[in-house]
Amino acid sequence: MGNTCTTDSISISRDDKIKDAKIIFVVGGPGSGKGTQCEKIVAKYGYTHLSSGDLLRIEVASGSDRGKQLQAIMQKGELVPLDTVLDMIKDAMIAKADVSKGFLIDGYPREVKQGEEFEKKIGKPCLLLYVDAKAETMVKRLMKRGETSGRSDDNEETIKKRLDLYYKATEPVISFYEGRGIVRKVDSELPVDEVFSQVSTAIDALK
Ligand SMILES: Nc1ccn([C@@H]2O[C@H](COP(=O)(O)OP(=O)(O)OP(=O)(O)O)[C@@H](O)[C@H]2O)c(=O)n1
Ligand SMILES: Nc1nc2c(ncn2[C@@H]2O[C@H](COP(=O)(O)OP(=O)(O)O)[C@@H](O)[C@H]2O)c(=O)[nH]1
Ligand SMILES: [Mg+2]
Repeated sequence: MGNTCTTDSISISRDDKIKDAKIIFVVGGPGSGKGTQCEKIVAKYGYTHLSSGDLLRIEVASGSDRGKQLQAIMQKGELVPLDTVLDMIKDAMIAKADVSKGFLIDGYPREVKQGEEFEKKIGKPCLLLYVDAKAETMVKRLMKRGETSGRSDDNEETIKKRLDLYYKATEPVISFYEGRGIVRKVDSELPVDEVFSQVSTAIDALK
C-alpha cells in the first residue's frame, strides 16, 4: 500500500506526519544561488532539501507522459500547474518526515497563490530566505551554468522569460511574507561563504 490513501483516517495520519515540521521557503530569481546555499544549509543544519525544480526534472527524466508535458512548459520558462508541484513537494516531505529536522523548500512558492495553497495543504513556513542578486548577475551565472548543466532551460531565450516571470509573479511572494515578518534577505552578490554567513545568522535566530 505504501503511501496510497484509501480512507480518511489514513490520509489524516499521512498529513499529521508533516503538520508540525519546520519549514523554510527559499526564494530568489533563477540563478540567484538558491541551490548553492541550500547545499550548505544541509551540510551544517541537516535539513532536508527539496528543490521543486529538481522534483519536476526527476519526473521529466522518467519519460512519463506527465513528464513530457512538464518538459514543454519548463522549456518555455512558464509555471507548471500549481497542484502538480504541490503534490510532488508534499509526497517528498511525507517520505522524509520521520527523519527530517526541517525542510528547505527551494524555488517555491513561485506566486502568492502557490504559497497560500501550500499553507492550506501542508503548513506555515517559519522563515523565508530571500536570495537576492541583480538580474545581470543571474543571467551571467545561468549562461555559465548552461555550459555544463544540460538543462534545456539554461539558454538565453528561456532565461529571459524566467526572469520576467520572476519579477512579475514571484517578487510579490516576498512582499506577501514581509507582511508577516518572516523574510530574511541575503546578498547573493557576495562570495558564496559570505552569503552563507548571512544565511546562518537567519537560521540561528530561529528557536
Ligand atoms: N514551483 C515551481 C518550480 C519550478 N517550476 C518550473 O521549473 C522550471 C525550473 O525551475 P527551477 O529549477 O526552480 O529553476 P529556477 O528557479 O529558474 O532556478 P534554478 O534551478 O536555477 O534554481 C521553472 O522555470 C518552471 O517552469 C514551476 O513551474 N513551479
Ligand atoms: N560568484 C558566485 N556564484 C554563485 C553564487 N551562488 C551561486 N553561484 C553560481 O551561480 C550559478 C547558479 O547557482 P544555483 O545555486 O544553481 O542557483 P539557483 O538557480 O538559484 O538554484 C551556479 O553555477 C553557482 O555556481 C555566489 O554567491 N557567488
Ligand atoms: Mg536551483
